[in-house]
Amino acid sequence: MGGRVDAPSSANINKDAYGSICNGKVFKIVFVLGGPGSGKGTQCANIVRHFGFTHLSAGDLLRAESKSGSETGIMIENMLREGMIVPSEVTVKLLLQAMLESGNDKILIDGFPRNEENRVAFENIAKVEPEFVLFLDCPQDELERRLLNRNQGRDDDNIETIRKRFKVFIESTLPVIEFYTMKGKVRKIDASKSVGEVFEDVKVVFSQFEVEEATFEKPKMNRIVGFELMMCLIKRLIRDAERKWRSILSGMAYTCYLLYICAREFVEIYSEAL
Ligand SMILES: Nc1ncnc2c1ncn2[C@@H]1O[C@H](COP(=O)(O)OP(=O)(O)O)[C@@H](O)[C@H]1O
Ligand SMILES: O=c1ccn([C@@H]2O[C@H](COP(=O)(O)OP(=O)(O)O)[C@@H](O)[C@H]2O)c(=O)[nH]1
Repeated sequence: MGGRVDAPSSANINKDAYGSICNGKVFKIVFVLGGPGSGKGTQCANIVRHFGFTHLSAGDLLRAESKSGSETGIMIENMLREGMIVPSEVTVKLLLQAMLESGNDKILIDGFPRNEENRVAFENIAKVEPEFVLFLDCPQDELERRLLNRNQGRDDDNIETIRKRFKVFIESTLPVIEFYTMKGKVRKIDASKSVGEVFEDVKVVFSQFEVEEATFEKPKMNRIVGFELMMCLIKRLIRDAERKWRSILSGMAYTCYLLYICAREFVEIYSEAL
C-alpha cells in the first residue's frame, strides 16, 4: 500500500479516470510544501514508513516523464533546467494517474501545488481538498547548503538554478501556503533541525493517522520477517557452536592420544634402560 510510486508510462490519461476520482474513491491527501531542499522527500519517506501513505513527488514524476523522449518530455526537461513551473495540465495528469495506480487512499503529494494555477487546476479536476498542508520551513542559506551537497546528479542542483528556484518558491509557492493558512490548513514545522528532530514534529502533525498505523500491515510483516531472521540466526549459532565443540573435543582427544604415545614410549625407553 505505502511506498513511492514510479511515474506512469505516459502523461496521457483517460478523461473517465478523472470521473472515478471525483465520484468514486475518497482520497486523504496531504500536500507537502517547502523551499527546495527543505527535506520534503526525506520526511515523506519517513511518513510512508510510519503512517502507510503513498508518496507522490511531483518533481520525480516530471523528471521521469522528461525522459520519455516525447515533445512534452523535452518541454519538461527544459523547464526543470530553468527551475520553472511546468504547466498544471501536465503535472495534474501525472499526479492523478499515479494516485489511481497507487491502490492507496492516503496520498502524500510532495512539491505540489507550486502556484495558484496548480492549486486551482487540481481542485477543479480531482475535486479533493487536502486534509492539511505540511509546510517545512527552513532559512535559505541552509537550503542552499543542502542542495549543493545533495549529489543526486540533478541538472537543477547548481547555484544558478537553485537561486531561480528560491525566487519561484517565494513568488509563486508562498501565496499557495498563505491561501491554505487562511483556511486553517497549514501545519508549519521548523525544518532547519536534524532529520530526526524534524520527524518528531512531523509525527505530532500526523498523529490523527496513528490509529491506522497500528493496523498497517507492514510492521506486522516486519515482525514476522524479523522473527524468521532471528530463528535462522539462532540455528546458525547452534550449528557453529556444535562445530566448535566438535573441534575442541577432537582436539582434546588428539592431545590425550599424543600424551598416551609419549607415555608409552617413555615407559618402553625407561624399561629398556633398566
Ligand atoms: N533536516 C535535515 N538536515 C540536514 N540535511 C537534510 C535534512 N533533511 C534533508 N536533508 C538533506 O538535504 C538534501 C535535500 O533534501 P530533500 O529531502 O531531497 O529535499 P526536497 O525534497 O525538499 O528538495 C538531501 O541531501 C537530504 O539528505
Ligand atoms: O508541481 C511541480 C513540481 C515540480 N516542478 C518542477 O520540478 C523542479 C524540481 O522540483 P522538486 O520538488 O523535485 O525539487 P525541489 O525544487 O523541491 O528540491 C522544480 O524546480 C520545477 O521546475 C514543477 O514544475 N511542478
